[in-house]
Amino acid sequence: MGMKLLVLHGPNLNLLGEREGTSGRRFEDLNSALRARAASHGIELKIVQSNHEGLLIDTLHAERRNIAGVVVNPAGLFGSYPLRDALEAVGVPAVEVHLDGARAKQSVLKEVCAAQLSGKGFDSYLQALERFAQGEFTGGRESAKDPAPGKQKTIGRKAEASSEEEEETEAPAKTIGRKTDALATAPAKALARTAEAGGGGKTLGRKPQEDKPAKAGKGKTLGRGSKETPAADMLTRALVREKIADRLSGKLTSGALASWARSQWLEVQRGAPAESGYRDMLEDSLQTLTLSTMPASRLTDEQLVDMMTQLEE
Ligand SMILES: O=C1C[C@@](O)(C(=O)O)C[C@@H](O)[C@@H]1O
Repeated sequence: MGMKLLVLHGPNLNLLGEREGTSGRRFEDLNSALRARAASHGIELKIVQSNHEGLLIDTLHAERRNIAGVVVNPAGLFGSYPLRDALEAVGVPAVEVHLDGARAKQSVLKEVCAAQLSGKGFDSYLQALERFAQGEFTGGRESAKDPAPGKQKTIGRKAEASSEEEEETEAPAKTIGRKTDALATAPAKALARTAEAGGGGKTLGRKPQEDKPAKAGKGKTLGRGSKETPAADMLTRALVREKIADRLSGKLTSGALASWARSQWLEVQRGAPAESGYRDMLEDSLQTLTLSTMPASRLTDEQLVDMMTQLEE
């Protein structure tokens, strides 16, 4: 199996079909359709339905290291800030889906999701799976749909769409106030950092520190011959700069960059070697890049350039 995705169904979706009358397709039909579509792409699915906000959040926390993405229908929890914050904190690309379009526009989750699909019935979910399968959010496969650098887009958006019309919303491209502190860690990121670090209470803006011992025999090729690369399998500022440059030149999609950053960040958490004295700075920039597919944390080209500059100092 290839990537693993988490499907979260919110409250009352377990009664799908029953509440619509006997003619409606049921919850099990939805899950069967999802499993079939996922299997056709070699995607592994974990499907969880709950009527409890906390359980959905706990599931996200528990699965965050095992999954490449989330498909979430919050249902009546469309106004849940705890769920929104959890999606942001775990830093895994998420797509919000709704069967109908009734509440999609009011959802607070869409700010932290890479896209929102609504009003398409089961197809809202299935199209989310397709887009994950194409690597649009994870960089698993390069996607032609990714916007050119600096051209974040709104696709197929029907501002006047009724609840019955199909609506596909690329999450709005917001520029956030991060221009001068591209490496600063937002509270949600700090939460993610603390959770990942086992609550170690690391602080930001710390002094350069010595690296953890390198793991032998990992067989990973990180360095690419840069003058500043001390060892071939070490995470360096030069390598991160190189990846950002690839993104700016269009060689890498934003999803691919975020996905790369996430995998590197996890490696570093597990003790992979990082350039001496710059581990914290590298962790911060990887976290920022990981979250950069989310609208609320999206980085402009200018912010990416700022980050490259900071990684040079
Ligand atoms: O339970 C649901 C399902 C829903 O999220 C949907 O998928 O269309 C829409 C919500 O308004 C409603 O509460």
